[in-house]
Amino acid sequence: MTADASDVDFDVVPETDQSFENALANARAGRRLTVADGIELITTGTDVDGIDQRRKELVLEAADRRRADVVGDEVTFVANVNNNVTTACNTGCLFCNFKDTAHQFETDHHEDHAGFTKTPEESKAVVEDAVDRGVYEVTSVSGLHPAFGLNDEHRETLDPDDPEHNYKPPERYTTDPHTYVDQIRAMSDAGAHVHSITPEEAEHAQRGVDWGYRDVYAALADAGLDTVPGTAAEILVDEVRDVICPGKIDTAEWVTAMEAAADVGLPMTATIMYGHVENAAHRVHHLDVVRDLQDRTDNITEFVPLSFVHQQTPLYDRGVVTGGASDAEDELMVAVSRLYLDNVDHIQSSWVKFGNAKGLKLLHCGADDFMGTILSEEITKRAGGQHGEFRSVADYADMITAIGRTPVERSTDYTERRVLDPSADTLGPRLGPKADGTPLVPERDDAARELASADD
Ligand SMILES: C[S@@+](CC[C@H](N)C(=O)[O-])C[C@H]1O[C@@H](n2cnc3c(N)ncnc32)[C@H](O)[C@@H]1O
Ligand SMILES: Nc1c(NC[C@H](O)[C@H](O)[C@H](O)CO)[nH]c(=O)[nH]c1=O
Ligand SMILES: N[C@@H](Cc1ccc(O)cc1)C(=O)O
Ligand code: SF4
Repeated sequence: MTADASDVDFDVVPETDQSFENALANARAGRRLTVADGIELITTGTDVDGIDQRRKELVLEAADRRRADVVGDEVTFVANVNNNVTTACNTGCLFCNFKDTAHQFETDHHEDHAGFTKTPEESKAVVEDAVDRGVYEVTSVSGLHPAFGLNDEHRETLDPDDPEHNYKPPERYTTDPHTYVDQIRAMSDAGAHVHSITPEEAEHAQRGVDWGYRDVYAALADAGLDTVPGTAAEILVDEVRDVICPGKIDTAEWVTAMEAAADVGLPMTATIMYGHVENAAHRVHHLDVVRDLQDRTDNITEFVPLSFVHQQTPLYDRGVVTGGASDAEDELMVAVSRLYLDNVDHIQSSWVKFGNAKGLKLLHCGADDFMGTILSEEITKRAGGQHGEFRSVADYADMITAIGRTPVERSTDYTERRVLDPSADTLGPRLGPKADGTPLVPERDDAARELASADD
């Protein structure tokens, strides 16, 4: 939410010739929605000021029905671990408090800082430990460390004296992150499915050379990359990117990188990060870019609405925004994602962004996936998020059965699924290479079970 709407003067505005009633009729009938339909639904009508409660319920109901028609009653989650390699980043996105400016990581910088860089060996150890506990996947997203390159050849090619390349040799840093290929291989060798390399990271992995995204993703797939997180999407309308992330690739480049990942055969997710300076029309234009990309690739497994966490971000500190999305906006974002994206099967409710209560509510607004166990979290926490860093399989079983749905552990690409038996004595993951149903974090899971049975 902006401090003052007139602060940011956008060309794209939520005005349409469509009526709310016609848009709702199109949604209910399963007709492909237009941008105007989407704007009418997400605003609960451009003819009313603010959100109309009665109309909102009608949109949520239509989305919940669509969810039931497309995927039924199952609610999925993945047993995964987050392993972010480095927080060093000079891109300067104004919504992000994950990054630390890279000069702080240099050997001649002597003041303390809260950031970190892991070597491939350290990444491997984190993932090995998680795989031993039963995890299936590692999600790895990182700052654009200046010493990163795709591989050794890339690092040798990059010119440290050309400021355009944002490259400094590894000797300049206390810890060498090595290359993207080294990091991916290390995590893959640890036995996990590797979900990594956002379009922005792929751009960093080919800066200063003309290898193209296809070659970058092919080389990374060879090193063990399995699927691609479609983050760095933020809002896929350039006039918004110019305000919140002027250092990032533009919309067309993001789409090009995703198409290349699809070409190489890597399944991918897509995201939106909303609730800052953008308006409702931008959100729908973003959905339109994603639907169009999916028409061409058919490779997007899930769509993840990420609500902006504002508390400790430059956008909030500088008074550009006064807060994030309201509950009603979150509900409508999820519902209209379900209705608009008629070619994407799964919509995620992200507990790290919404918490348990709202996260569960969103499973009645069109969402059918409840994210993953993640075990650790830095991006949302550093921005001021307060919903923790871990959910156990027992937590999932309890929460999902409490709302009358069926808990299902899934693989990252949704091809493998296992329905949970919530009454089992112990509840742990079963899809990972070393998963045998033992709880992920024994003490915590046992405590959760005891609490649950005390309620019986
Ligand atoms: C922190 S970046 C890491 C990967 C890489 N540097 C990139 O930008 O693609 C991953 C994603 O986290 C999300 N993110 C960062 N800060 C956030 C915040 N304050 N609230 C919600 N999501 C945020 C953004 O969508 C961003 O694309
Ligand atoms: N794997 C998912 C995550 N992981 C956490 C992220 O890596 C990150 O810390 C945060 O979400 C940044 O915005 N988060 C999700 O919301 N959904 C996932 O599937
Ligand atoms: N798992 C989702 C969500 C995600 C969100 C934010 C991240 O930083 C990473 C991942 C994806 O693959 O895109
Ligand atoms: S969102 Fe990614 S690219 Fe932007 S500052 Fe944060 S870590 Fe860097």
